[in-house]
This record gives sequence, structure tokens and C-alpha cells, in this order.
Amino acid sequence: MGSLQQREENGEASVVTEETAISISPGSIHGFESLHRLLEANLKPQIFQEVSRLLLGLNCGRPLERICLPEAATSLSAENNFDLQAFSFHADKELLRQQRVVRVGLIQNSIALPTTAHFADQKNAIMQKVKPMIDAAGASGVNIICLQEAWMMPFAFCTREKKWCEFAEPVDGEATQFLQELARKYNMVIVNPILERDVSHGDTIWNTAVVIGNHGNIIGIHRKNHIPRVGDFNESTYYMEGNTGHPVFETAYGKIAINICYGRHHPLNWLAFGLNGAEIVFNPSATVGELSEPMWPIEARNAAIANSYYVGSINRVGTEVFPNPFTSGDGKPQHSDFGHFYGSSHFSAPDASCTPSLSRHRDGLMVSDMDLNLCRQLKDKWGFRMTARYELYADLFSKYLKPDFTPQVIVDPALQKKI
Ligand SMILES: NC(=O)NCCC(=O)O
Repeated sequence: MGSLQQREENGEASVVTEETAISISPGSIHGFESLHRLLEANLKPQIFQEVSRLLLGLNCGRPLERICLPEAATSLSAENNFDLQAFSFHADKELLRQQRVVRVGLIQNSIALPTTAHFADQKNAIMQKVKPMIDAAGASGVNIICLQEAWMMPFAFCTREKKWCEFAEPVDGEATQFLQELARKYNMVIVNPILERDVSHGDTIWNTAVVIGNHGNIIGIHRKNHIPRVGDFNESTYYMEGNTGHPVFETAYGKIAINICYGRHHPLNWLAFGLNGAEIVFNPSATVGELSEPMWPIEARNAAIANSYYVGSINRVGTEVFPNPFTSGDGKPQHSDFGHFYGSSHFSAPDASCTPSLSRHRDGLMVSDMDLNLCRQLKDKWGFRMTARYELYADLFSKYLKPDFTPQVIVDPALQKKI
């Protein structure tokens, strides 16, 4: 019998043994929804406070503030069993500029039906599952929300089977229309990451984020720049490298951009959105524990620091099982699931503070207020833009792109290398 542990279910803590907790909640961390909650339950309060300071940083010199959301939102979370957390990032008061506080949301979800169900039913069931979370965001006065990568389908790209292309839809297709109505209803900007079928260009498929304005209008699209070729992420079988550059969308609530999933491993991709003036960059993702979990809390936070903007990181949850087994090309046995999508959606701020993560195994809505003035305040403080030496890098890139490039390496003469 293992030691007694606190376990949280539907936001409530209960006491169970370590073994039963693990068996009850696959994907949990020893029965806890997140590392933060595990630490909170197991450390003495003053030790937990110090650990939190080191793990999450400080915002304007203080621990990040939790905020209360209206009862309409908390009851939707209880009724529909999704994790709901809310925080506030402050900036210092300025003499000449008003505060620019926006309320931003992130939604993570598992699929709703088995992958063997009719495709139309699968898509419809996911939309119905996500709706109460958007309603809760609407009830909380969220101004901008982003869903996870390809939220309207199972992440079937591991299979290499072409039938899953049927989930692709035009920019103004079913998912967009569904969200346009909610954008109008809640006066909310909605970032809608879909598998896109570009009908006017020979049915080309892209991995696209459609930015829907708060009047339900389509502001524009961004197509994923970097496509993974790692593990079971066989996405290059399905869609092409994006052709939309690094657009920043000026919305009613601030300048936003979208760095879709694997793009987060490319610091220059983050940089480009920053150079175009983004204040919030969303990273809608689909990634599994075995592959990327140690990288997850680091990369987005680093991007927020290096580029003086906020980052909203979103990952789907759950284990998706596919009808036919597939292999990963690594000599390991064939398998029918992708592994565990570990959720853990969170926000990072330019001052190096970040929120705790949403659940590792349940659907969730993360809400945060953020004063966008913090972006310029951090630029003034650290001067990363001013000290960047872009001309040095431009020079290196122009040389690197030429076929006759030779790396600038100065060899220690003592090595006595033979040429
Ligand atoms: N969807 C996607 O790009 N996943 C790649 C895996 C990762 O970047 O962690």
C-alpha cells in the first residue's frame, strides 16, 4: 500500500492511495492534475511559496495573482468536468499611457467520440464538447480565445492514412461558422486552428489558424510554417509548409500572432512574429509526453522573455486510439495510439513569470488578464530589441544560404590538423 496522497477530481481534493489515484486518472501525475497541484498538496506552505517563486517567477515583484470568475463560468466547469483556472498579469502604472488590460483564454480538449465513429459525428461531438468552455469564457468576459491545433478532429497524422484528409475544411467551413456565431455572441476574437482545404488552389491541404474578429468576421489566416518529421508526427504526409509568412493580426483587443505547434522549436519563428509587432503569440499544439514534455514549459517561456510578448501555449489532452496499427520507423512494435497528449496549457509573460498549467488529463479553460503595457516595459528594461545586432545575423544568413558557405571556425593550431 503506497503513502496517502491528496487527489483532486473536478477541482475537489480527496484522499486516496497513490496506487488507486494512478489507476483512476490515467495521465495524472501521481493522482494530481498538474505538477503545481502535486507540489501544493505535498509541500509545507512556506516551502511551496518559495518553490513557486522559482518555478513560476514573479510578476511586478509579486506572485501571480489568481482571479475569481463568475458563477456562470464555474458552474459550467463543474457540470462539464473541465479544469478552469484564472490569473492576472500586471504591469507597472505609467504616467503617459493608460493600462491596456485584455482578458485572454486558452482551451484544451480531448476528442469526444472514438476515432471509428462517422467523421461528421466526431467533428460535431467535438464542437459540442468545446461549446461550454467557450460559453464559460464568454461569461467571464474573455476578449480573445485560442483553441488547440486541429481542434476539430483527432490527431490522425500518425497513421499516414489518407482518409483523415476528409476532416479538412475551407477557411470559411463548418468550424469557422460555428465559432463565428460565438465570436459575435460574446464580442470575442477567436483563433480557430483547423486542417484547411484550399479549394481554389487544387484542394491543397494546410495546417491553418483562422483569426475570427469580435464581430464574427474573418480577419485573416496563418498557415503553419514548420512541419514535424519526428516520432509519429507524420504531418508532412498530409499538408504543406505554410506560405503566409509571419502575420500579426491587429484586433480590437491587441496585436496577436499564431506560432503553430512545432514552430515553437524554432526561435527565429518566434522572433519573426515579434519583429512584426505581436503582443500575444498563441502556440496551439498537439504533442505527447514521451516526445516533448520536458521542453514544453521552457520553450514558450523563453520565447516570451526573448521577444517581450505574452505567449499562450495550448496542448490537447487524452490518448487517441486509431483503428489500424502503425509503426514509427524506429524498430519498436506497431501500435494503435499516439501516446498521451498531456494538456498543460498555460500563459507565459515577457517578465519571465508564467501561470501554473491546466490539467494534464482533463479538458480545460485557462483565463488570464494581461496588461499589454508589460511588453514595452520589458523592452525598455532589458533592451533585447536594441541590443540584438540583427545586421550580424543578416550577414551570416546571407552567407549561409549560399552553396559555397563554409562555417566560420578558427582551428587551434596546436591541434596540428592535416588539411
Ligand atoms: N503537431 C506538431 O507539430 N507536433 C510536433 C511535436 C512537437 O513539436 O512536440
